[in-house]
Amino acid sequence: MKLMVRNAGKRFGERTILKNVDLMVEAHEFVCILGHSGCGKSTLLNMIAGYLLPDEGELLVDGELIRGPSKARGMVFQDHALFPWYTVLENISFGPEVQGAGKTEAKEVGRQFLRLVGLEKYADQYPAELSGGMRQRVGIARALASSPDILLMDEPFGALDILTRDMMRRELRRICEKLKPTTLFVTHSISEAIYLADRVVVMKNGVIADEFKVDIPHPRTFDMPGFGEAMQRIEHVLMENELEEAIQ
Ligand SMILES: Nc1ncnc2c1ncn2[C@@H]1O[C@H](COP(=O)(O)OP(=O)(O)OP(=O)(O)O)[C@@H](O)[C@H]1O
Repeated sequence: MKLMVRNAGKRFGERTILKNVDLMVEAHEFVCILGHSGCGKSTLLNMIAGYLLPDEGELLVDGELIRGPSKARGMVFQDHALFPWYTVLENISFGPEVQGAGKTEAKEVGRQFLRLVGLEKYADQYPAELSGGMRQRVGIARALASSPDILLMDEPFGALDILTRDMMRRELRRICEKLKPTTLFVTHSISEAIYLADRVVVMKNGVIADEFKVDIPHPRTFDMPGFGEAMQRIEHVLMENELEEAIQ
């Protein structure tokens, strides 16, 4: 799987939200899209998901134009968007079943991903009976169970308390070491981006301002060599010109 965004632009009415966005994501790569609120991160992710079409340029997966949503691109949202009337296992088995697996096979796939996120004991519970972190783990398992070519995550841990958020980052990395899914992860936390990503793409005002490869070995901790320096470099790009713009 290779994702290519070429010279993509998006407007809402008169407002240009994204311009000249070029981005390539290789198979098994984990890319974080980082930027301040309103810079266009979700708009870009929604175009890759196929929920929005670009006004300029094109988006391709393995050379095929993205024309709409597809099971090949699994999305995990901040509010996890689980079906409240389905059990945890039914939520996870839903994708494989819709894709044509028999009921028993879909349940088996569901159980396998439930084990992966450590929630096998909660198979028959309903989402409302779980904590926020557990619900988000179900959301991740559900997205992975449909075997997407690319996993799209839009601030998936944004609504969690800080301790749960730390735990979920570790959990996600553990899953990534095991399955190596190609992942695009949107965040406005610099440390989260450096903790998770192979590459951090920094967006500002609808354009890609810079990108950084992160070579720190996993499992990462914030005090590892290179972490602080990466924080400073990215912070610098994010803050550059902000002061001037604020004064004008
Ligand atoms: N459907 C829409 N119609 C009109 N304007 C929109 C629409 N969706 C987003 N916008 C505007 O586009 C801009 C970029 O929004 P987007 O959600 O992509 O930003 P973001 O970087 O993901 O922000 P956040 O981190 O706060 O989620 C914002 O100013 C937003 O108000």
